[in-house]
Amino acid sequence: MNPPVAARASKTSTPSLHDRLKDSSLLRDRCYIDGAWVGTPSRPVTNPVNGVELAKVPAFSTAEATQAVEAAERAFPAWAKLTAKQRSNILRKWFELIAANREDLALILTSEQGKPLAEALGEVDIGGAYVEFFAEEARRVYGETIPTQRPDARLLAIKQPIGVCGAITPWNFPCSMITRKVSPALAAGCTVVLKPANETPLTALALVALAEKAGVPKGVFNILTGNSSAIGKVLCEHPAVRFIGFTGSTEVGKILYQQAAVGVKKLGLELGGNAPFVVFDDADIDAAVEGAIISKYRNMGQTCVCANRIYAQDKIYDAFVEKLSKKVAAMKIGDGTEQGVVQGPLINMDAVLKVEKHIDDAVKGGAKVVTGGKRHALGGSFFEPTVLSNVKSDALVAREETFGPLAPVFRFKDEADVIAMCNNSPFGLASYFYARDLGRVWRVAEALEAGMVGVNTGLITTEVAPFGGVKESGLGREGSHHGMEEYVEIKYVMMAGV
Ligand SMILES: NC(=O)C1=CN([C@@H]2O[C@H](COP(=O)(O)OP(=O)(O)OC[C@H]3O[C@@H](n4cnc5c(N)ncnc54)[C@H](OP(=O)(O)O)[C@@H]3O)[C@@H](O)[C@H]2O)C=CC1
Ligand SMILES: O=C(O)CCCC(=O)O
Repeated sequence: MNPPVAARASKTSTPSLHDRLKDSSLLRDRCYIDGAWVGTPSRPVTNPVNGVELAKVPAFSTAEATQAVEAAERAFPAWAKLTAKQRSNILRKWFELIAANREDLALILTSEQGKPLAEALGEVDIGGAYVEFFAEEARRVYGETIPTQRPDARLLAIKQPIGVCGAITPWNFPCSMITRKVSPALAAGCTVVLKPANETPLTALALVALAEKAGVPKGVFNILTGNSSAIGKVLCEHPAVRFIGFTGSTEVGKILYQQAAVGVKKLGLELGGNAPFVVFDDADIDAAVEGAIISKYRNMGQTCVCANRIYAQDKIYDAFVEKLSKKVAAMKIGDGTEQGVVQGPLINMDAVLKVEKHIDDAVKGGAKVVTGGKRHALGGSFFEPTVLSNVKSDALVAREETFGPLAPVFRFKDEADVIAMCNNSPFGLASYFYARDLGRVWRVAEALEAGMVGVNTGLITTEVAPFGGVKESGLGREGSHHGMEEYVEIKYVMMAGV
C-alpha cells in the first residue's frame, strides 16, 4: 500500500497544495523502488513563489540507487518478453491517466516550479503526448532482412531493448523531460531508474504513481530522489545500466559522459543551448515579435531552446525593438496559479544572479535597458522581463546561456554576417529565424549549426519531431521514431546452411 502525503493542518487561510488537489493521493513523499513506496521524507520541496514547503521527499544515495538498478535488472527479462502490444496497452493506460489528471499534475508542477498554470497544463499535455506517441511506436520496432551475399545464408537485423536505463531530468520541464525518456524506454522493453531534479520531484512522483496505477509491473519503473552526484555515479558505473538519458547543463552532461566511458555506456544528452533568433528585414515583424516572445519568455526564459541572442537586421531594428519591448512591458508577473499571470518567479536566486550578471556586463559594454532590467517588486526570485538594445556582439550574453527572461537585441548588416555570428558558439541546439524570401529560408536553414531550426516560428517542440543538438549541446534525439532508436540495440543474425 502506498502512502500519499497526509493532509496538513493549514494555519493560514490559503489552502495547502494537498487540499487544492482533486486527487490528493498524487502528492507523494516517498520514492518508488521495486514496486514499493519507500524512504523517509526529509528533504523539503518548496514553492519558488514564497518559499512555502510543499512536501518533503527522501534523501537517497548510493545504496538505494544500487537497489533500484538491481530491481530494474531483475524486472527486465519479463518486461522485455511481453509482446509489443502488451507494453503498448500499459503505456496507453498511463497516457489516459495523465490526461485524466492533467489539472492536478499541472497544479503540482506550477507549485514546485513556478511556471504559469496555462504553461504547466501545456507541458502536461505534451508530456502525455510523448506517452501516447511511444505507446503507438512500441508496435513499430521493425527489423530488416538483408539481401544475402552467400547463397547458403540468410541475413537479418533485429532490434532488442538495450536493457536497464537511467534517466536524469531537470527542473525546468518536470513532466515532459521524464515522459520523453521513460515512455520510449518502456515501449522498447527497457526498465528504468529515474532521478528527477531535487527542486521538482513532486510532479515526477505523481507521474510514477499514475504509471503504477496503469499497471507498470514492479521493478520496471523506479524513481529515487536525493544526492544527485552519488545517484548519477551509480547509474553511470553499475554494469547493469546500459543507457543513460540526461537533460540538463553541459557541465553535468560532461561529467556523466566521462563516468559512463568506463563501462562504454550509450548516452543521450540534451544539454545547454545558446539559441540565436534572427529577424531579417523581409520578415513579418509582428509575427517575429510574437515568435520572440514565446521563444524567449516561455517558462521565464528557462528553456534550453529559448532564444538567447536576438539578431535584428539594420532596416527593421528599431521597429522590432519597440514592438517587442511594448509587449514585454505589459506582461503580468506573479504567482503562476493566478489568472492572467504569464511570468512566474525564477527557479532560485542563483538564476536571478545570472540574469543580473548578463545585464550588468551588457550595459557596461554600452547596451541600453529598454524595459525591465531589475528584480521585481514582488521580491524573492521574481525578475522583470527585460529587453536590451544596442548589445555588442562580444557581450557575455552572446556567449553564455542566460536561462532567464532577458532578451538582448543585437544589430546585423547582412546574411553572411549574421550566420557567422549565429555559428560562433560551441553550442548548437535550437535556432530560429524570420524571413520571407524562399531562397534565403533554404540557405539560412541549411547553414545554421543547430540540431533544430524554427523558420517563422518560436515554438518547435512536438512529440512527433526529433529533438536534440549538435556540438556541445548534446548527443542523440528524443521524440519521434528516432527517439526509440536510443533504447534499442541492433542485432545482426546470419542463418547459414539454408
Ligand atoms: N538543457 C536544459 O534543459 C537545462 C539546462 N540547464 C542549464 O544548467 C544550469 C544549471 O541548472 P541545474 O539545475 O543546476 O542543472 P543541472 O545540470 O545541475 O541539473 C540537471 C539534473 O542533473 C542532476 N545532477 C546535478 N549534478 C549531477 C551529477 N554530478 N551527477 C548526476 N546528476 C546530476 C540534477 O539533480 P539535482 O537537481 O538534484 O542536483 C538534475 O536532476 C541552468 O542555469 C541552465 O543554464 C538546467 C536545466 C535544464
Ligand atoms: O528546456 C528543455 O530542456 C526542453 C524544452 C522542452 C520544450 O521545448 O518544451
